[in-house]
Amino acid sequence: MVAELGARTSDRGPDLLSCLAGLRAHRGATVVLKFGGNAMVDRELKESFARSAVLLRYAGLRPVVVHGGGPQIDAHLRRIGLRAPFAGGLRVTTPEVADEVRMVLAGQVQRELVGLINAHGPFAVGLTGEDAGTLAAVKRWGRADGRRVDLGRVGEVAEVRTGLLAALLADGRIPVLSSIAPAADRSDGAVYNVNADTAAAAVAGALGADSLLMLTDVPGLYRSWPPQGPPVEQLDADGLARMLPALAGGMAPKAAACLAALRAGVGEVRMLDGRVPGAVLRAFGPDAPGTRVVAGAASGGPASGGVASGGPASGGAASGGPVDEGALLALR
Ligand SMILES: Nc1ncnc2c1ncn2[C@@H]1O[C@H](COP(=O)(O)OP(=O)(O)O)[C@@H](O)[C@H]1O
Ligand SMILES: CC(=O)N[C@@H](CCC(=O)OP(=O)(O)O)C(=O)O
Repeated sequence: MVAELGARTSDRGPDLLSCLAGLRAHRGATVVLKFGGNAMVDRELKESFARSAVLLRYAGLRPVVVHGGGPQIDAHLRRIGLRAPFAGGLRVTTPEVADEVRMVLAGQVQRELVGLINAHGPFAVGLTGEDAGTLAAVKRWGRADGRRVDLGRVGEVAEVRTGLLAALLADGRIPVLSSIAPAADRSDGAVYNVNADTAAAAVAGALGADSLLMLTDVPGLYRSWPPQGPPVEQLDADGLARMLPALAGGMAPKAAACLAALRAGVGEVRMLDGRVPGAVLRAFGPDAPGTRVVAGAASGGPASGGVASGGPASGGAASGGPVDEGALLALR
C-alpha cells in the first residue's frame, strides 16, 4: 500500500525532499486549504489533495479543509431539472436550491473528501457551518452590471465560532468543512448557501491562520481575462484591492475573499492550480507556483519562494510536534 502510494505520485508529483525544508519551517502553522469544485476534476487529483493534507499533518502543520463543489451542484441541479443561474459569481439560491446545495456539499462532496483522507488514517472529520454553530450567516446581496441583485438564500459569514475546529486540531484531526451556514439570528431554521472561498477566508481569519491556499482551476490570478500573459506572481493586499473592480466570474468573490482573509490577519494567500497533482506540496517548495498575495508590501519576500512563515498566530514551531519523515516519505 505504501509502495503503491509512492509509485502513484512519484512521476507527476513534486519532489518531496525539496518541499521538506518548507514544511519544517511551518511546523505548528495553521493552513486553510480551500479545494474548489473546478479543481476536483478527477479521482487522481482528489487523491493527491487528500495525500497532501495528510502529509501536512504528519509534518506537524495544522491543515483545515474548506471545500466547494460548484460543478457538482450544477450537475445535480441539471439532473433534477432545477435552474439556479449565477450573478456576480454567486449562485442565485431559492430555498429549494439551498436544500439541494446542502445535500450535495455535505452529503456527497464532503463525504468523498473525508473518505479519501481517512484512507491514510483516522484524520478527517466532516462538518458544515451548522455543526456546533461553527458558522453563522446573514443575507448577502449581489451586484451585477452595477445593480443590486437579490440572490435569495446566499449568505455572507457574520460569525465563526472556532471552538470545534480548535478542538479537532488539538486532537490531531483534519476538519473538512462544507460552506453551509445557519442564519445568525436563528430565525427560521433555514440554511444559507455560502460561497466556499468566502467561507474559507472567514475561517482562516478567525483561526488566525498563517496561510490560506486556494486551489482552483487556473494557474493563478491574471491581470486581464481572458489571459494575455502569465499569471501575477506576487502582489500585496492593496494591489489586489485595486484589481477587484475589474474582476469577473468566480474570480470576483475569490479575490474579495482573499482580501478579507489578509485584512483579518492571515499572513498570506496563494491561488494555486488545483488541477496539478501535488499543488499543495509545491506551495511549500522552492519554486512555489501560483499567485502569492501578501498582507504587507509585496517586495518583502522572494516571489517564487514557499509559503511565508510566521503569520499573526502561527502557534510557534513548538506546538507542531516533530516532523515524522518516515511517514512523510511513505505517503508521498
Ligand atoms: N483575472 C482572472 N484570473 C483568473 N481567473 C479568472 C479571472 N477572471 C475570471 N476568472 C475565472 O475565475 C475562475 C475561478 O473561479 P471559480 O470558477 O469560482 O473557481 P473554483 O470553483 O475553483 O472556486 C476561473 O476558472 C476563470 O474562469
Ligand atoms: C453562493 C454560491 O455561489 N455558493 C456556491 C457554493 C459552492 C462553491 O463555492 O463551490 P466552488 O468553490 O467549487 O466554486 C455554489 O452554490 O456553487
